[in-house]
Amino acid sequence: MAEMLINQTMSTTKRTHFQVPSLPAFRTMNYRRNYVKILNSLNGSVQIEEASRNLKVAYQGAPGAYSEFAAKTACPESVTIPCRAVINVISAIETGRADLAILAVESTMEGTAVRNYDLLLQRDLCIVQEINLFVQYCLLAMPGVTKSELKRVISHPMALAHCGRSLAELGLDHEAVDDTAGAVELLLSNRMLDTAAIASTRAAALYGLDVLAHGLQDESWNVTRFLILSKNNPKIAKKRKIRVKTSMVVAHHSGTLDVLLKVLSTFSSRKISLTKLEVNSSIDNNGPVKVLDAHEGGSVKEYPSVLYVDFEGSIDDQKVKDAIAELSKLPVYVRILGCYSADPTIYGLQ
Ligand SMILES: O=C(O)C(=O)Cc1ccccc1
Repeated sequence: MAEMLINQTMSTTKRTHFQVPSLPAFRTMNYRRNYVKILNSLNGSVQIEEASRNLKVAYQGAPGAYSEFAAKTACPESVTIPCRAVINVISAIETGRADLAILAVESTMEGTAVRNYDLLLQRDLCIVQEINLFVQYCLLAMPGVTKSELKRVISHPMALAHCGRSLAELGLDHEAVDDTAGAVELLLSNRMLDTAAIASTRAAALYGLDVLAHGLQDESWNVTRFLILSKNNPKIAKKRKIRVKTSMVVAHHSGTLDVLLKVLSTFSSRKISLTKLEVNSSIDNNGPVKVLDAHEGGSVKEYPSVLYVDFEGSIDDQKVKDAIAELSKLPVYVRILGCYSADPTIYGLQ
């Protein structure tokens, strides 16, 4: 039933023209189902799209969540499986209830979602694709409710963080719940007339709520990066000219600055472009960072500091192999998290 509703909403949601401010790469807007391609680019997601028929993709949230939209965008023919918490998303894939899982790992406004990223380090999963979603938030309320009747707002913590200024201006208290669509469900099931939810227009249409305000995010440019994860490592289709990206973690016990400099010099000397380089240390984390060592029977080891490193290129490229070999000479543990098709398109949804 939920699936039917989603499909209905996907085909009936009003198409929206985005005003994308001062984007040099901005070209045209192409409609594809109910989403808008904001940046025209190589279609790197073609691999999973073609193979996605009947694949089950687990996501965190209720139907109508942004993660579900990201999953449907990357794998249009897939069946999406709602999960309450991120840990349930991971176990869905580990137990075989789902073929793939999708996680939000960073946003332009908040940076890396460290808890989700760290979960990825602790499990034997690999990244098979990334997808970027342009996220706009709306204020949703029960039909007929006006702004002046509202006392508080509920939503996913990331959505609340992205709308902090707008919420302060509205003078509303806020409370975090599991996900944006879950917030909408909560309003509806408890007939909450003094509470609004921050969610998408798609969630409003799906649950029949009123949209009281659009574009609630504090910055107009708000893109969330999602990763699609699999238990197995599917081979990258070599015959296609797709943009390939690799993610890895460099875990170590030695000086972070030395390792950071070594990573920079190893990649820059081979002209490999880094797309992410970030330190996560026990100081930020309130404890050591746990990393699964896939080589040694899957034991989880603790490190005072790790580097998240993403770069353009495949692990099959000779210069990438050389770079990894050079890094591996250091007293560090290097784990490849995935080598995947990187779709540079930014998909949009209000
Ligand atoms: O709560 C949701 O709808 C999610 O999918 C998580 C999320 C929240 C805010 C931006 C992107 C993803």
